[in-house]
Amino acid sequence: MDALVEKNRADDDAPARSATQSEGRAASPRGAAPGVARQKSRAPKTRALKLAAWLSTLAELMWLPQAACLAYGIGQVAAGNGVTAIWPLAAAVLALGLAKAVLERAGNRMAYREARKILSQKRAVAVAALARRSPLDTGRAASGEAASILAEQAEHIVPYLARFQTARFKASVVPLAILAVVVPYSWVAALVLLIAAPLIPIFMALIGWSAQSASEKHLADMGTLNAFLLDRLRGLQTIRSFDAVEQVSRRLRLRAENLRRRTMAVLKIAFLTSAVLELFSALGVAMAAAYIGFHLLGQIGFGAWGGKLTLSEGLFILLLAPAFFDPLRMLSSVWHDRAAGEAALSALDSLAEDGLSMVGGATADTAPASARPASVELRDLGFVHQGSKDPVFDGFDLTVRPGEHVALLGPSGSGKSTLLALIAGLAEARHGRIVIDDLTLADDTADRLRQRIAWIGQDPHLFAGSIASNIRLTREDISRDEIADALKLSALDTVAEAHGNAMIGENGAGLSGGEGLRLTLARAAATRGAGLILADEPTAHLDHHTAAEITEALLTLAAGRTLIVATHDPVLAARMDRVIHLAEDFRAETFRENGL
Ligand SMILES: Nc1ncnc2c1ncn2[C@@H]1O[C@H](COP(=O)(O)OP(=O)(O)OP(=O)(O)O)[C@@H](O)[C@H]1O
Repeated sequence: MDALVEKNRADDDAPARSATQSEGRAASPRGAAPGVARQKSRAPKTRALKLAAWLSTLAELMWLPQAACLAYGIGQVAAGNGVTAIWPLAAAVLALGLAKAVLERAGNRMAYREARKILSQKRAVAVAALARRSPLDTGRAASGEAASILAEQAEHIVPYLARFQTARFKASVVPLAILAVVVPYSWVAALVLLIAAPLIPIFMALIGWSAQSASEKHLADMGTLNAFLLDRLRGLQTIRSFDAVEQVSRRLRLRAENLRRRTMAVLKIAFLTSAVLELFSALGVAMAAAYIGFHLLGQIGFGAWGGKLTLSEGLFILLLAPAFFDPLRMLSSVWHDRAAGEAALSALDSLAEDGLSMVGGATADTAPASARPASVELRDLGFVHQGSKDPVFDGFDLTVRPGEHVALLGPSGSGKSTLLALIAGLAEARHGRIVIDDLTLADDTADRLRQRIAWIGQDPHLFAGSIASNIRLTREDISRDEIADALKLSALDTVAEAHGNAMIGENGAGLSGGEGLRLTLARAAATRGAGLILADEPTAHLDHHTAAEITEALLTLAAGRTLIVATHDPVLAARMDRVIHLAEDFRAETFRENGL
């Protein structure tokens, strides 16, 4: 298929949509504004991520023997054993430090690589799902929102998987290991740590709930602001011409202010979490230090299983106390990663959900298509738009012979564009069959059949770039000669020559409306093997002279090919072999065929 239509969709209900998303409700297919409904997603737990968490935890546990060596060494020095006695201990501390660094680095590398791999896979799935979504699907995410989720928000998944998951694992292993080491020396010191520790997860859980919802609201707002901005930038001309710049700026300011408030709310929670954690861990360490100090001074005699701690033992416990809280503090510092990561995962997974799908679209079938004219047969076709009760077609039949040129005429809303979209497989018919060249349109044939189709949409998108790149549309196999032929056929060669290598702007800025249309004709002309041309109102909004030129170019392009054109233009319709009138109530019974 040559090019697909991308219609700008109004985003006026975006604030409502944002609220809906934040509350986790699905946007209804019609009536409600489209958008990404975020549902809770589970973090993937792969073997590599688990191994990475183990490596980082082992690195953290290296502190235990390091602390033992340090405490014992200081005990030796205090006992007057001289510096020579501590050399082996210093070497052990150094070696353990090196092992710790190596393990930490290996764990981090593995975790980040795996997290990026998972992110890439999830992105690929979401992009593939987006590509499968029908252009008729009103529930599709707005372009700006989808771009924001895919490019920006999705990045939050990496720190969530790489840092948060590892930190959580460390926090569940390291404090227990330290506790197990401290208990045999002093049950009081262990008890102090044990009492201080649960306060941290309790407060974190309390804060975490609000962090999660604040983060989801923040990401949802970011997405809708992007969607709003992109939509309004595309429609800047219209906004200017209706003198609505001030109103739109006001709404933009309002949304930006909302986003600022949400960002501040997330930051407030992040700072609050850190402050609470620092407070409790400082209290825990201070209590353990006070006990050890008074115990060594002989002021507190109990707590060491009936004995008395030596200086080395006391120091060992003192060195371990901050390490007991360290994993919990680390967990708190990445706590907001969890909220942002889970929200991003949900958004990405929601983007990957199926909506109204195109037929096929999963494979890139590159088998060369033959250029002979295609036959089209529609049997008992039925279609109802998403969210609508009235069928657009019900029991619709049509046969188009190879090489025949057919016009679809009918009042606005009678289903002309829908019929073309169904033939192109851009949406799946509810019932009936579409047969092109004796091949029934289905998931496994659609991609092959679309190579036989050239699409000239009602609102074709022209990309910023050269005229040639707009014709080529990344189809690198199209040669320069073929582009030159396509330009000639669509009578765009002199314009292209005048432009040289100059770029055309977004949405065809720099070209007139008629030239833009000719460019889309050239795209179709460059589509090798297109035996069927589907054109949706190619002469709409053009003056008589340009419309006549486009009609001629279309007829030249369609020579030796089958053409189905939806139009309100009686002049264009009169040039076709046959005119099909689609009646107002869309039913097959009222459908008439008029031979001209
Ligand atoms: N994506 C969509 N989702 C829901 N309903 C839709 C969608 N697109 C079109 N419709 C509805 O389906 C009916 C047929 O629309 P369609 O665009 O096919 O008509 P048309 O004959 O091409 O109109 P026009 O001549 O104005 O282009 C209309 O009632 C329209 O409101």
